[in-house]
Amino acid sequence: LTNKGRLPCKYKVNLCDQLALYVIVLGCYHHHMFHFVGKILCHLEPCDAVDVDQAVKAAKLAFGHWSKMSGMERARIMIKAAHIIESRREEIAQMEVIDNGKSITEARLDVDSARLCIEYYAGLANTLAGQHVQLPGGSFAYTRREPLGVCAGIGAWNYPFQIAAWKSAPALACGNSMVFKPSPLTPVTAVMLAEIYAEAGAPESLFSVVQGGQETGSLLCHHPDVAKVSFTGSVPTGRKIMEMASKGVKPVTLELGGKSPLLIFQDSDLENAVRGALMANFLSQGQVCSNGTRVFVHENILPQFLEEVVKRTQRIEIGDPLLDNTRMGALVSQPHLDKVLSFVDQGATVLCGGEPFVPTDPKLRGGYYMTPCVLGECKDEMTCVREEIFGPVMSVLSFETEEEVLQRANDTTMGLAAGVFTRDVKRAHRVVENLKAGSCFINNYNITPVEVPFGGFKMSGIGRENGQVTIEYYSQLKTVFVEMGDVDSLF
Ligand SMILES: NC(=O)C1=CN([C@@H]2O[C@H](COP(=O)(O)OP(=O)(O)OC[C@H]3O[C@@H](n4cnc5c(N)ncnc54)[C@H](O)[C@@H]3O)[C@@H](O)[C@H]2O)C=CC1
Repeated sequence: LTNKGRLPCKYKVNLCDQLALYVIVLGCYHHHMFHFVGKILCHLEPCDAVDVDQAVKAAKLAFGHWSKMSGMERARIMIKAAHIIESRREEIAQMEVIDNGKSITEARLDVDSARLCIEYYAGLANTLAGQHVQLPGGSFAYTRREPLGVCAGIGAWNYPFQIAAWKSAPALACGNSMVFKPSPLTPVTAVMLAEIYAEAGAPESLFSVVQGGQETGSLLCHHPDVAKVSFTGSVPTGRKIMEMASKGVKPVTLELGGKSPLLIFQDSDLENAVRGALMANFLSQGQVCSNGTRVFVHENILPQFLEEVVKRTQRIEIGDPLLDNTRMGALVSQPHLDKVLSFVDQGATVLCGGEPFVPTDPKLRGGYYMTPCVLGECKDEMTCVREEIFGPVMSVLSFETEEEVLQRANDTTMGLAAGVFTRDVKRAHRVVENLKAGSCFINNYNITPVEVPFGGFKMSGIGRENGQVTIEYYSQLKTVFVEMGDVDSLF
């Protein structure tokens, strides 16, 4: 704790030591060595101005070495990091469960996504190239794709390890270094990622972690040596990040919230539509930015859909997130659980769930559990339909026509994701063309392969993560003019 998790290569601890040292809020579970849950176990000291400055300076030094290495050399280290993640998969996943409260099954998939992202960008690291342009008289110009410098990453608590990887992988592939600040609610696994990069042979402090909340985050955004800020979190904080970055005219990537629509047409394969709706709402206890929480179902299939969705929602196994058969763990904190529960009784019909859940296992009783909820007879103007709940609460609305549902689906200030279920291929493409959202799914929902860009329209964000295009958000273009003749001076 004394080094505040800032220089992760300086210490080595085993899993149990880490549990003792770093876990702050156990929303979900206690390991055999603890006897309470939902209890603050220890506090991490937030990094202050001196610490942040030191971290940025160290990252600047690392940038000097890293940016001069060839893409091939960078790729080799990143691939090594991916291998280490693979070999420590279970350990990282368990730590993520303890840190965040999500089920171990999901945590394993998050670790896989992090690894795949690092592998993917390792593959792109040596493809960065420019253009050669011929000019009159044998002169020419060329472009170079160069890194930005020290990038700041600021993460949310819902996918702590995965967010740290999704931000660092493209940043490092382009030759940048990164100082990352995880959410103070989930401070642990980003530190493990820093250890892993160091172990893989990255220059010291190429990826380092500063701990703390908004003060530390704002110190990072304002630091003159930070070239770019990549943020995942809520819209109000995203707006502040952009404001702070604007002082230094720094580019930002913002992955913000959503209130995404899922459209289920009469001709859908109902079984898949139901599965899609569950995937759109209940991953990570519903704490997912891209969740399709406004489920519009054609009126003719509404009764069958509701019957099936409610039945399966009631069957979701809630409880000890470290057990393989658990599908829903604990929410991230008591205030967040209270906030989510407050959305339940706001006029819609509660078809199932929406109540605090007390596991039978006495050692889990202090955790922040709730039963997943389906709300029926929702209306467009209801609070549960308008605001991001960020919990396991699905709002179901009925519709009649394609035109009507499109208009209603787009009637939001957000535009992160959207989905459509239909067997009609023309309708599917026509509908996605008209949906105002950055990530659209046809006949599926909430899959995030790292090969494709992910990000939002409207107030859901700026820039993209994943996919080839993200290289552009972590690099800049330099144009070089080369004169082969004499200077044609006007003076
Ligand atoms: N769409 C998404 O992916 C997410 C949405 N949320 C939503 O946001 C709500 C609040 O959750 P929070 O974790 O408090 O989200 P937040 O957006 O306030 O925090 C996200 C990150 O930004 C940092 N931060 C906060 N204020 C900052 C500032 N002024 N300058 C620099 N960094 C700052 C936080 O420490 C954290 O690391 C949730 O209840 C949920 O509705 C939260 C997490 C992710």
